[in-house]
Amino acid sequence: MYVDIGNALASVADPGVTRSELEGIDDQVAAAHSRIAEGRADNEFGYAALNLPALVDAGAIRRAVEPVADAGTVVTVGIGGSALGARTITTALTDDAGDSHVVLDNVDPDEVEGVLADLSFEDVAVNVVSKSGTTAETLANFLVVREAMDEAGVDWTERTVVTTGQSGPLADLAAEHDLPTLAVPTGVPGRFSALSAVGLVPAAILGCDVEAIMEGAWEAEATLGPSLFDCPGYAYGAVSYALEARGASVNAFMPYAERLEPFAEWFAQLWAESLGKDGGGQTPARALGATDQHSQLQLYRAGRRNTMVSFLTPRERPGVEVPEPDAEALAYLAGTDLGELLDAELQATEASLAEAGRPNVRIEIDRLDAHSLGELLYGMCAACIMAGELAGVDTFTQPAVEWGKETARDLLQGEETERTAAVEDKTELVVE
Ligand SMILES: O=P(O)(O)OC[C@H]1O[C@H](O)[C@H](O)[C@@H](O)[C@@H]1O
Repeated sequence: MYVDIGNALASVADPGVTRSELEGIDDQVAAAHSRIAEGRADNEFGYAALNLPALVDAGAIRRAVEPVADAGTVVTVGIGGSALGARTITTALTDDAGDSHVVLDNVDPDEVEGVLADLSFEDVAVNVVSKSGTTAETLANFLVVREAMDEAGVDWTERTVVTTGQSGPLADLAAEHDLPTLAVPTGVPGRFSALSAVGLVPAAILGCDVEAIMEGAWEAEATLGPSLFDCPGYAYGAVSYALEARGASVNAFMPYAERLEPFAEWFAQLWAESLGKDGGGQTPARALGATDQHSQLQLYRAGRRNTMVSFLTPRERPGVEVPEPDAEALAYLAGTDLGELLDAELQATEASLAEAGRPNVRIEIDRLDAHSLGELLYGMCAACIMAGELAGVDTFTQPAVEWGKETARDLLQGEETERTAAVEDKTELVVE
């Protein structure tokens, strides 16, 4: 993993960070790293996420899913951190993730009905994931999927694996039906748990090299140290913190690889739910290169000076030759390939933002493979924890999401509470 922060310097961008400011921030990074190291040593809640390479036994995950390893399709039933990591990993590492890994992480009846109609349940492994074991969307979807399996005459207990915390309704169900059950690692918030059974089970069932993913995570773990100049993850976290402090309240995350698009969604939860505290935090905007050069780039280059763009790209990518163009006007395409074109577009977009004085950072991985993905996932978790330390926020909780969840439950139960009263008292101004 490589992080180029050159275009975040004040000599290039506004907002930007001067080299002397960066040196000062590096002193803060050293202190934050000590705090992180202490938290890891005590396996403290949240900091334990950076111990996953030592805690996770990839072989044990592979053995646990053996009963359903013959499945051609995995259906993951989860939401938030219990689904985004798994989708990120299989999309990055398998050619047909759209078909072989279906993720039900919403309760849109239209979507769920359509997904279930296309499934042959005898060839499916249902992967139910919930750290708390109580999340309404996940349990509702599981009950719908289980009924569909019953109606298809498939024994759901033969095709279902569960990943959950030590107690709760899902743990009870798994124990009652003796389902293969994997543990959500203690002390690791869902959004930080991709490098555990929470994110690795579908990849293991589909034959991805989960051991290589963890080797990559180990490699990133080895870079953690007292200086941002020696740790790509810390460099990204520290520069993002510094740019936000100078006005970059939006972080447009722009992978230049279709198979990394879900990574931007995973990053959005990690960044928003960890750092959106005490009136601060960057808004993660999901973008995709080269596609969003033809849409959002206008705003990033000529809109408010409130955005940093984070590019993510593999250094190596396959090439698809562009056939000889017919029109003279397209002569520049002669002899090129699509990979070259995509790389050129990234370089041009990066330079376009720099030329307009708009801060941007480039994250690179060697190639889109298991080792690099493990490095990237670990590195970005370290980046987020560093940014949270520097910002002085409680990186690992998410109290602001609870009010809405409880209100939805009150409404469904027909209870009258202060929260449901707030729903009733909505100020309306309907335009038809
Ligand atoms: O894994 P679960 O307990 O089902 O939680 C799933 C998700 O919902 C919660 O509300 C949190 O916002 C997320 O951080 C979490 O990943």
